[in-house]
Amino acid sequence: MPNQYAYLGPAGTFSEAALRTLLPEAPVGTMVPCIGVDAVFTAVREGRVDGGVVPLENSVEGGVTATIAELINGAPVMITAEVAVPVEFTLFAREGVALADIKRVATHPHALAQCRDWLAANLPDAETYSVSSTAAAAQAVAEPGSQYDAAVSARIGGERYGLHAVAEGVGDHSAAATRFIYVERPGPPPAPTGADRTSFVAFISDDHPGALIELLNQFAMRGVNLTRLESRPTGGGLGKYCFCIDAEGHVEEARVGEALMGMRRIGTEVRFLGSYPRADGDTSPTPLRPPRRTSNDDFHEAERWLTRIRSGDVS
Ligand SMILES: O=C(O)C(=O)Cc1ccccc1
Repeated sequence: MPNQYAYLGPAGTFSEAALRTLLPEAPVGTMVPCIGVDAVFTAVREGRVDGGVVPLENSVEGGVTATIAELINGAPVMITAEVAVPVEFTLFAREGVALADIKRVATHPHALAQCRDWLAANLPDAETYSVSSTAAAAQAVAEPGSQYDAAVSARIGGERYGLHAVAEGVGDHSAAATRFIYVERPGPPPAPTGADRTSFVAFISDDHPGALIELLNQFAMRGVNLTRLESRPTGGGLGKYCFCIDAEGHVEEARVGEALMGMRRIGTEVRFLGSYPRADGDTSPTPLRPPRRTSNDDFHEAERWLTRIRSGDVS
């Protein structure tokens, strides 16, 4: 059987577009729509697919709660790829329905958050409804006797379900982009490319003043730049938070590996989520101020020096 890839469906979502960008050569019939982020994770964990694509964060709305909850609390998976997709929203309705007729609009919560101003200005009396994806909204609008008058979705979503575009470009932020991740069952991470990202969740078990600074310092002192830091409740009670962190670099790199070890040594519990190529492919080093000796070569040189003095070579 050819490889199978899950995505947040039904057909016509931004997640499908992300999967097609990641795997442009995937044969027809290998992409499996799953209704709900949780269903994508379940398909991956149960081995029904090789991997799956889900949205992780948006440049306007931030983290996608359902995805983050799975990464924190669900059975372990690993991120092996990412892709950033520009998102453009269209308002779709059944043929013959005009803007003035629209009273009930369905879409994904992240789409709603990014079209709020447009909807308030153009459909001030319409009620909005959150559904599992933008394409699920389009599909529901297309059903005879639908409870919704319109859907905010991707162009491919509305067209797929035979709807007509009432208004295009209904997003409030023209440069909005969403970052999607490809998750697989745990295994060795893809080889370093020189432009990678490492994701993990940190749980501070011994809470004390400065605990988060100590954690962050493991990265700062080794010159590792962080690209995302999000605190999320662990589910273990009020005030119990964990930290979802993305860092530049690969676990195979000395400075990233040492920062992860450093966290462990200070008593932070770490759920490693993977090292994978960065979608932007940016290899330019993050400027360090003040300049520090934190390149990978510097780490290896220091390691060789330690080995030498341990062996008595102090020449
Ligand atoms: O619902 C979709 O199409 C998705 O893939 C999730 C989503 C929703 C809004 C913006 C980006 C991704």
